[in-house]
Amino acid sequence: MQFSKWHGAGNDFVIVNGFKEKVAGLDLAAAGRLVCDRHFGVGADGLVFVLPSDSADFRMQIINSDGSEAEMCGNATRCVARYLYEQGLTDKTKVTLETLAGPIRPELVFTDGKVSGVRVDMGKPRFKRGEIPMSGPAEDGAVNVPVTVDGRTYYGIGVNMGNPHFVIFLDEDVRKVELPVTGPKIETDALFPRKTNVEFANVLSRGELRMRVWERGAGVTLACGTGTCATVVAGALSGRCDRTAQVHLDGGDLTIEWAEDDRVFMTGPAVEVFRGEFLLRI
Ligand SMILES: N[C@H](CCC[C@H](N)C(=O)O)C(=O)O
Repeated sequence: MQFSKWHGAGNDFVIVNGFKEKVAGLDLAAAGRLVCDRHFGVGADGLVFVLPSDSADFRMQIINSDGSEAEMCGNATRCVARYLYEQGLTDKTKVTLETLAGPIRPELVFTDGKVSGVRVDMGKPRFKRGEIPMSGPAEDGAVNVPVTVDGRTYYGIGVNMGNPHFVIFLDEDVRKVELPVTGPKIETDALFPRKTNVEFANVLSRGELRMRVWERGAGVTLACGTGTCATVVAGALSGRCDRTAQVHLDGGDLTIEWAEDDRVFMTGPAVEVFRGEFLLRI
């Protein structure tokens, strides 16, 4: 199976051209686990298929490294937009991608005639427990919800950006949070019927945050696009930061704008690292 290896701020993906490779009938969960394994496979946070679509320019299917399928992935969206253009699958610099979270619209950003990044219309955030989803009354919001892990209670804000997020703002430096210990316990807490991505954030100023993430189905990643959007939205919602902010992640920076029409825009890098052929035996 031919593939191309990309990353968006260090969140890395194996991208497969579903127009060329035989995807139908493939055990996607098994393929995701094998291809994403950093010893027995290529190594990645996710396996992403680009496929035909009846409702959009292309369909983007995202398989986490644990084999689960995600509704949406922000960093992969930027990589797919650039991949499509540079592989000649489209001559459009702005495309619509069909995802399980609905249509997503990335647009290439050019500087001096070269692609310098990608800006994505990530759609509107959802705050009701029934939409995140979180347990409790479906119409209720989820702000300052307590979750206790190993005797310590964290207070988080639930936000859906196509996928579920639980954003926890801390005063202490989030680089000290033991993500592999705390992350999975919150990810799988009974509060979250479809589990959740977990973000720990510091507010450095009204326009600058730091965030680290434990991703649902992928573990610690160096960046999470939807999680970064959720973090700025949660920060603005709770009065901690402005609606436009730069976010420092372990793998790089993303810029988020929660526009007045409620749509969230994310701008950041997309980098192709290598191409190869995977001998898929499943
Ligand atoms: N693991 C996530 C999907 C990938 C999200 C992240 N990589 C992004 O850039 O948005 C989930 O299961 O919701």
